[in-house]
Amino acid sequence: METTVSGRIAVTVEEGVEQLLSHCTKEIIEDVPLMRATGRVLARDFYSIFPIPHFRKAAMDGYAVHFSKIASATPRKPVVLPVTSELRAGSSMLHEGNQAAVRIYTGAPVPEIYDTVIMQEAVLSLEEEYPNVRFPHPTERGKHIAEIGEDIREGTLILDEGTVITAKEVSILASFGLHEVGVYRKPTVAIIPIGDELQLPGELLKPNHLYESNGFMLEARLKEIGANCLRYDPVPDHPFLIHSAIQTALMDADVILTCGGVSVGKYDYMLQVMKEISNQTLFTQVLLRPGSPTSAFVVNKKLSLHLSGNPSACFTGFELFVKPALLFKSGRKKFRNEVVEALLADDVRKPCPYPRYVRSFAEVRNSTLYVMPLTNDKSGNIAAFANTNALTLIPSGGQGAKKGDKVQLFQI
Ligand SMILES: Nc1nc2c(c(=O)[nH]1)N[C@H]1C(S)=C(S)[C@@H](COP(=O)(O)OP(=O)(O)OC[C@H]3O[C@@H](n4cnc5c(N)ncnc54)[C@H](O)[C@@H]3O)O[C@H]1N2
Ligand code: MOO
Repeated sequence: METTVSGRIAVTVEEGVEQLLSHCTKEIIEDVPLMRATGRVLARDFYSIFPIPHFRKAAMDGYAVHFSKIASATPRKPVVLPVTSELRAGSSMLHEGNQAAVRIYTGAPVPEIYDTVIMQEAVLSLEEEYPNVRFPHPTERGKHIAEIGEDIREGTLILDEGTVITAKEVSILASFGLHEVGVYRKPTVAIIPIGDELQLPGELLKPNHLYESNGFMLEARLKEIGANCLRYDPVPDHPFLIHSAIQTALMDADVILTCGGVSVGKYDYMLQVMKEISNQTLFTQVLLRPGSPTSAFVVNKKLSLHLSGNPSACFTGFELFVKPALLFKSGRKKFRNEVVEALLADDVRKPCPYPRYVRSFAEVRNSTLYVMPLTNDKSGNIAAFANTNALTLIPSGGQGAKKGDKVQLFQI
């Protein structure tokens, strides 16, 4: 961390992320119905409360036998057994012990006296020979029976706390008959766009104004990562109005997120206001492009994060700082951006004294990950968003980067 000539407190991306994480607390736990838990984060380790399957189960439609009874079977000398009763899924168990074989269907309970299920395709069961069935192959002892606990033993750790619940996890939880599950509460984030020039959709654009887009982008991204969002109408560049919007948001939200008005211009009031409101300044500049004015404060134990107004800087600031902090707060065990290596598919000619994250398109070709830096990637431009699926890190200094260089990226 260093203080720049402008009096701003500068950090690297890594330092900034660690600072935010160290000021984040996980949300409280709430119980929700299983079908409302999709996308939520499991708040407790889940141990199996009984074995699965919890009874011996047929895995095929066929015949349950004791292997010793058919071990000698050959196609020339099949074993013939009478079959007079059947077991189907959900059946109550037969009285055990007296029948050599029983007709059985997938999912049915298998009585203890049988150790093997022969698929119906492997026998000859002719109407005229009823109730006799011919077994021409011995097959294998134990075949086609799912034993108790074969899938999951009782008391096994199946799902870790911090796992995001998707259809796969729902399958496991539902199999244990759970109708409610403990998840972390979703954090609520207030989004406050700042700027005299910003207008809402549906409004007639005044001269030299533009439609507010960052707030909508941030709201969409918050929904994608599983946070609640309170998006405010744009607040004009006026310290009193900004102050009052943040005070209101602090009553309603767990995290404050603003965009715009955070740079060094005369009408950029964010830092001035936050110095009045906050208890602690974390950083007010990041050694990074785009998004160098990204700033963070703590107010009454809540994080207040301030992103640049330029759309690309706003997006990059969200991905690098806000997302990991919110994922951590939401209880997720995987909260950091997962960096992978790729080959640069074109030159990036722009030299930069700071690490630069460029919007880019990554794809696998011939088993190798390539990443194409998108052209026209100025911080204020939006066209590149149409094709972006990754942010690629171009290291600081030098002449940018060359086609074929190994670079790091994370997917978005
Ligand atoms: N003399 C200097 N000027 C600037 C510097 C600097 O170091 N010295 N930094 C530049 C950099 S880098 C950035 S990034 C911007 C950031 O400025 P702000 O974060 O204060 O953002 P604004 O000035 O309010 O807006 C920038 C740009 O983005 C448009 N904008 C703002 N909010 C929205 C929104 N919600 N939706 C769509 N577009 C938005 C705004 O109209 C501006 O065009 O400062 C540089 N200046
Ligand atoms: O840091 Mo600014 O974000 O270049 O656009």
